[in-house]
Amino acid sequence: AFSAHQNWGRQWRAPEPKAEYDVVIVGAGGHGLATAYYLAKEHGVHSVAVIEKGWLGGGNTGRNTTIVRSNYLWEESAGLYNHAIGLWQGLSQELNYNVMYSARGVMMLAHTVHDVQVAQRHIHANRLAGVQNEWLTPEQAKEYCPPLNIEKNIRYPVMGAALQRVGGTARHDAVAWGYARGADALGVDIIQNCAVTGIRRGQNGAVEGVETAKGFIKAKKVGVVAAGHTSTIMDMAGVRMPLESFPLQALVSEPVKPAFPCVVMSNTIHAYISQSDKGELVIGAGTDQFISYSQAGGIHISNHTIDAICELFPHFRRMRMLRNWGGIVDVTPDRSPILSKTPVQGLYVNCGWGTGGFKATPGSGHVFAHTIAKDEPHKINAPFTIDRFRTGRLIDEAAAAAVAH
Ligand SMILES: Cc1cc2nc3c(=O)[nH]c(=O)nc-3n(C[C@H](O)[C@H](O)[C@H](O)COP(=O)(O)OP(=O)(O)OC[C@H]3O[C@@H](n4cnc5c(N)ncnc54)[C@H](O)[C@@H]3O)c2cc1C
Ligand SMILES: CSCC(=O)[O-]
Repeated sequence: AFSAHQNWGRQWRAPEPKAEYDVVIVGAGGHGLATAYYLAKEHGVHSVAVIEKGWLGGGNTGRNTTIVRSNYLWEESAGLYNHAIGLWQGLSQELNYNVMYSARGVMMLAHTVHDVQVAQRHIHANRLAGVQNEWLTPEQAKEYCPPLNIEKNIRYPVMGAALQRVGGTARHDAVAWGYARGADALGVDIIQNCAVTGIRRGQNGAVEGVETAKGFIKAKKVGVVAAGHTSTIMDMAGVRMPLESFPLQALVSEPVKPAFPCVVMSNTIHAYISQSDKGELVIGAGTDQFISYSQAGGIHISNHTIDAICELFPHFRRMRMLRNWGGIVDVTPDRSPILSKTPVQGLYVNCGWGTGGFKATPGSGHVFAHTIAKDEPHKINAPFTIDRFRTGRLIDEAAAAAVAH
């Protein structure tokens, strides 16, 4: 079906790889496709190939729960995620493709005194960094999201919430397709069903190109944007990454009429929920607690999350779940991404987005394209180096990840 889609309406070409490109991007997820698009659009680098082992958008980009927000804790994060929010607001026009960005609001619940303190600290920090975020009482939270149960007799009563109104959702497939069509129109070759099997380095140690299922492709610059498989690919170049890969699951219900107005997340009880424009409840959880490259996880995670959803939203108790799946999320020790040059000349890496990189897609691609084109980081991604794990200059966002991982 997908190969038919490749040619239907000629959304993008299906070229065979050339022998050489200026830049090769490994991984046709949202971040890789956005990087290729901005390399061509903003930096005039048109000799670019995006090499994808499966189908474009088939990784975490096509498997996530589509939440977009920027209310992380540190100023470095504010710079990166706010840059993305700015690009989300004009992305459909930029790509001439409806990415269905919906600023419906993202509400993060507090259930304990500790949660209240952390949320309010966040809100004050966000205010200093120019990130929109506000505190709601339980009553104000219910007014914003009427299905929310704020009764005092539940196991984890709602003690308030942090609301980012500019946060919301976007259609994940459309983001991949929009960037793919735009990059293709600018001359980027997107080579699907072609796994990268090696990274070749020359006598001087610099990158020379990539080995693939369709042969060697020469390139002076290689950007690895392979999410959960990044560690295995960087190993091919002899670069050890501070990453662990875990399954992260999501599930959707049968579609119903509009019943849920925003996104609600609870880090404490490991559940979050929104409703897609097709009408399904889109529900997520924390990661499975074992390292794996599997795109599935344990049923206990989904059961635990459904328990939490049923307690917070009692009238969903009779909904039937339709699908449950997983992705492979690449997690760094401080839960912040790595968008960086590497010790290998000509090799760049964009990874470590963990459970929350979809929201950064346009901003990530934009600054990573700059990093590859100029061979130096944009000021926004300059702090997000591999080196920080050696120097200790961490950007610890574990509390802001909003998803237990
Ligand atoms: C269930 C789930 C829910 C999530 N929910 C959210 C959310 O609500 N909000 C949010 O912000 N983030 C969320 N995330 C995280 C988000 O999806 C990711 O951080 C983001 O999509 C990563 O984008 P990417 O382009 O880097 O990775 P991907 O889309 O995974 O792209 C990487 C690509 O590399 C390819 N690849 C791997 N190895 C090779 C190889 N050897 N050769 C060639 N290609 C290769 C893969 O096939 C894949 O297509 C969620 C993730 C999951 C799994
Ligand atoms: C699944 S992660 C969603 C988020 O962190 O906004």
